[in-house]
Amino acid sequence: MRIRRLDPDLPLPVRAHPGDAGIDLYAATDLVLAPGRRQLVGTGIAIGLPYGTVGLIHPRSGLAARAGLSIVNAPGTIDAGYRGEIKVCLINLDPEAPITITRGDRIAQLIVQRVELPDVVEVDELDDTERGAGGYGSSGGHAILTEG
Ligand SMILES: O=c1ccn([C@H]2C[C@H](O)[C@@H](COP(=O)(O)OP(=O)(O)OP(=O)(O)O)O2)c(=O)[nH]1
Ligand SMILES: [Mg+2]
Repeated sequence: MRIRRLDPDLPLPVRAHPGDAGIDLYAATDLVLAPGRRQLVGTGIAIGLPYGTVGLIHPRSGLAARAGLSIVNAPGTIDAGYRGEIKVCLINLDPEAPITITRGDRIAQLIVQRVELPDVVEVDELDDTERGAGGYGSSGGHAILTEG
């Protein structure tokens, strides 16, 4: 996978350990996210993914658990043909505390996966299956909602 640094003063994103699925991405700017607020943040990189793969931008679990930092459209989709800067739509899900992000912080992770690219073919009927049209909890086993 090819990576171009649009912001050469940031380190090259790498896997923290060999075998890690995610490549950590850096914030290119400082920002403060008030509770419930979101902001698009640059990562200072552009990538060239192989055709037949997709880049997925996932939150980092440590920041999620410690601060409530997440990504609005998690996982973000990076199309193989996209050559612009990868940006991350961060959101502060903590109800009370602001989150301060400093340029150079690792804010998200990029995971590259193979993806099927089937042609879209319109049909009048679909084949029968055991599930049929049952969904949205039709198989049971879901939690019971309680008031308050
Ligand atoms: O978290 C993300 C998600 C997307 N992108 C870039 C790469 C992706 O290839 C492009 C388009 O993303 P998507 O298809 O999810 O957005 P859209 O709203 O459908 O835009 P478009 O009309 O450009 O496809 O935006 C990012 O940089 N970060
Ligand atoms: Mg799109």
